[in-house]
Amino acid sequence: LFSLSLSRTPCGPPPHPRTNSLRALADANLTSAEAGDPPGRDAAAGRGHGAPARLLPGSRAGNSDPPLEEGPIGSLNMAAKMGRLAKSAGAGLPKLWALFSHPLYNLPCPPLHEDDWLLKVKPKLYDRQDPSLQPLLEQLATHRIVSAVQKSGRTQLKLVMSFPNYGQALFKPMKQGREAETDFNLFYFSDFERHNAEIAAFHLDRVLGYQRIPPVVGRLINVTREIRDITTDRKLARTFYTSPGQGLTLRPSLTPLCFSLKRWVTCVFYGQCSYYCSTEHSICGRPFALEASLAAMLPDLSLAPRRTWRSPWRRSYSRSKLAQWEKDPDYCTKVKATPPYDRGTRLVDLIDMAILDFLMSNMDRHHYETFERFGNYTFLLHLDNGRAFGRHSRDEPSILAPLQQCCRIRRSTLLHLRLLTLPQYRLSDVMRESLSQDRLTAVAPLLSQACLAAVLLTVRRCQTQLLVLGKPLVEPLG
Ligand SMILES: Nc1ncnc2c1ncn2[C@@H]1O[C@H](COP(=O)(O)OP(=O)(O)OP(=O)(O)O)[C@@H](O)[C@H]1O
Ligand SMILES: [Mn+2]
Repeated sequence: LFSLSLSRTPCGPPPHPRTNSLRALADANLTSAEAGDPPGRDAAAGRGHGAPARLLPGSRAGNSDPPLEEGPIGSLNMAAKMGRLAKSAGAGLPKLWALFSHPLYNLPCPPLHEDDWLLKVKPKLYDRQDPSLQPLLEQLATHRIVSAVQKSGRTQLKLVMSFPNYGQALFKPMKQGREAETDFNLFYFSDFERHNAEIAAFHLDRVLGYQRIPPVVGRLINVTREIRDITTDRKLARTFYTSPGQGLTLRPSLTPLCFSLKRWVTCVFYGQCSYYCSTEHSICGRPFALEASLAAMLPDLSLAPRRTWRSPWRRSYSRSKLAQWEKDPDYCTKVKATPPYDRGTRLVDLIDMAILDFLMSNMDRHHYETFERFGNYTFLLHLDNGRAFGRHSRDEPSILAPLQQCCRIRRSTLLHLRLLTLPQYRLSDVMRESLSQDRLTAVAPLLSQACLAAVLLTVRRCQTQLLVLGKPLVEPLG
């Protein structure tokens, strides 16, 4: 999906539609999973920037899938539809729209010459103003799923879902109620992942002006029809079973998902992976509908190889040992002297990521990835945000360790953060508006203002510290 969008400047004018793979995707004649759904949502972020406010007609043709079940989830869907209708009539999202229209979010870039293409620095995965972004999100949420197979590796169950136009998405299922807060005594790597965290992280990353998380949408999946009946993955197929009906085999936090289903046949599955794929971690329809996050797939590794980097501020993942950064107050000096952190923007990129993680309480950022072809002067991909947004009643200041220890921040990030504390662009309001664009609108984790204030407080402390030392705090604008 991103192969072409990757190779062009993030701040230049959108290329001609013919050269744009996202637009090509939107133009494809596809089938929709939900008939009668109103045409596309309001492209709040894109309105006035040339993005279409509704889906191209071709993407709505046909309806081969039965509608999803009625009931609480059905009404949730309906509420989401009504919300979208209201927005397409011009209402809603005033703060998000104001934020994305602000000059700080629309900084001009120096013109690129033809021969600069290979040498330029890539600061973002996608362009927020790309007119194809909204149709892409719409299609991730509605395209007919023609295949669902497991994505092997790592600890959590993930499926790769394919669409009729060969587009693909990475599926992560709902595993616990959205309101469930991670137990403070739970070790951070035993935390369960959350589908809503994947969705909200995409929105937060965009609100911060980073655009380094692949687009993610929420979607109700019919576990039987859209996974079990179509999968060609025999290992996955073997893990489906019918629940006794009361979720007796499930963890207590999952029980509500199945609890009201005494008279229904419930289809559950647990897949195969290294840690969380067993009957104790079953995933369960309600009775067939399952909430999930669908992330746009990055180009295949054979086309766009990526490099995985261990974060210098990675947690120890041991119950008894502290990580080096927790013991050494001068840790950043060492990191700053170590390639690739010793030049370019890599360190401030990492600090950008720490700020994102702090705001969403993500302690699980052990690695990050980059696209190999862009070398060391490129953006960091913020993949795997499933353990974010698990705690809303307490902040975790240690996530900001890179900012605290290095006292550096990218100028544009600082300016964006300042903007997001003003009442007219308040982060929590903007996030609420942004999330309201998603079909699973009830996905609305509250980001407290206190959380953002803590970031600015750290920045201010650094400022004082550095004034004493006579050093500049911020990196050049970028
Ligand atoms: N949108 C995407 N497109 C393509 N590949 C992706 C995408 N998101 C993640 N991946 C790849 O899939 C792999 C697994 O994803 P992810 O890290 O989310 O899984 P996980 O099981 O939660 O991992 P962990 O066990 O580390 O928590 C990652 O290494 C990443 O390279
Ligand atoms: Mn993970």
